Amino acid sequence: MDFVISGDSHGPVMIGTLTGFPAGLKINIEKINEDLKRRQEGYGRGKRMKIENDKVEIVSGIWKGITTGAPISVLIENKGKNTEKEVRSIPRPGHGDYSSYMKYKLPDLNIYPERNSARWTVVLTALGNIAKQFLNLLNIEIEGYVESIGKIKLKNDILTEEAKEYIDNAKTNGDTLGGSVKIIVKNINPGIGGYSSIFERLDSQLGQIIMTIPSVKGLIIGNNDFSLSGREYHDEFYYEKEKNKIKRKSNNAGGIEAGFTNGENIEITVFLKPIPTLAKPLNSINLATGENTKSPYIRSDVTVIPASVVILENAVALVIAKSIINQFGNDNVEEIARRYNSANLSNWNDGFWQDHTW
Ligand SMILES: Cc1cc2nc3c(=O)[nH]c(=O)nc-3n(C[C@H](O)[C@H](O)[C@H](O)COP(=O)(O)O)c2cc1C
Ligand SMILES: C=C(O[C@@H]1CC(C(=O)O)=C[C@@H](OP(=O)(O)O)[C@H]1O)C(=O)O
Repeated sequence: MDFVISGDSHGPVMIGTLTGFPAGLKINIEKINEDLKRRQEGYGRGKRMKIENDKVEIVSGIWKGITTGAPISVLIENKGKNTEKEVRSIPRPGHGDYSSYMKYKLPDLNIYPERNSARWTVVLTALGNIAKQFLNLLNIEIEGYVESIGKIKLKNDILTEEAKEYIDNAKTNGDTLGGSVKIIVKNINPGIGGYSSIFERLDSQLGQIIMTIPSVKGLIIGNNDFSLSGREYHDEFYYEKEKNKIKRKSNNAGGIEAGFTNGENIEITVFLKPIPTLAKPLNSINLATGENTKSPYIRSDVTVIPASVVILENAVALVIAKSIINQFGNDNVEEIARRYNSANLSNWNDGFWQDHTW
């Protein structure tokens, strides 16, 4: 399974295609649109999100709403389309204006945000939601929370009044905010991932997709308190006889050991920098004249931490679904579910070990 996303931020449409996705999944379009709405309405977003009305159209790969195994293409309209803009030569610090210009050398900085803009994450969310619906069929659930916004720490997904005020204050001050988000994958079997190629490691794949999201600067899987000793950190095994299950008392590993799931929840903390475009601009340079000047203010979000929860949940779903599909086949969802469920060695000590001598 793989995917490609295209579309310019202010072009007519955003497009994505998912290939190698199994047949037989009944796609609930409303569920995709719910997540597009959550992404659009995240607290702290700017004027562009008031213009858009993100709704997905699936234009290939389904028959009567059910996936057929063919490439699935999705389309989302841009309402904030391009209007004529004056050539821009002053880059915004923190955005991709300058760094992209230094590679592509087209002398108008309006060109680069068309791709650097996080607009394409609307497609990532839509494709990821198809993957999420597939995972739900296997009883795997993915949810996310805001952990922090600027200096405010949150205990769960509820954006407190204090946090909202903090965001409003940043807006009034012409400033922006970053923060961190927690993503949790629940009820996943152990043994998903791989080591045949180093890039099969589930942590490596999660890292790659998460790092593609604009303004993400890092992630940690599991407990980030590395002041703990090995005795304190590692999750000791015990055997729960009544349920015939191997269990752990803690989950500091965050559900992944050696690039495979270990049967505990996958717990990922993702860190995002503050949004680069400030209403009270930073210092910059006019690349056309060499003059020191102020960075331009372009309509912008104040923070995308709440919105990024939705993007990240769905991005993570794509990786987990890909790993499961690679491991258990890519033809039919029911067949994959059967293989996935029977591979779960909850009956690990039913004589299997004794029957296999090497
Ligand atoms: C959902 C979302 C919306 C964003 N909105 C804005 C925005 O309105 N203004 C802005 O300057 N940056 C915004 N960003 C961040 C920039 O796209 C990002 O910082 C820039 O492309 C540079 O990439 P980097 O931060 O990954 O280095 C947004 C990011 C996300 C995930
Ligand atoms: C359009 C989206 O996010 C955009 C991401 C973005 C950026 O610079 O990354 C800049 C803003 O767009 P504009 O420059 O048109 O105001 C955001 O609204 C979206 O998330 O759908």
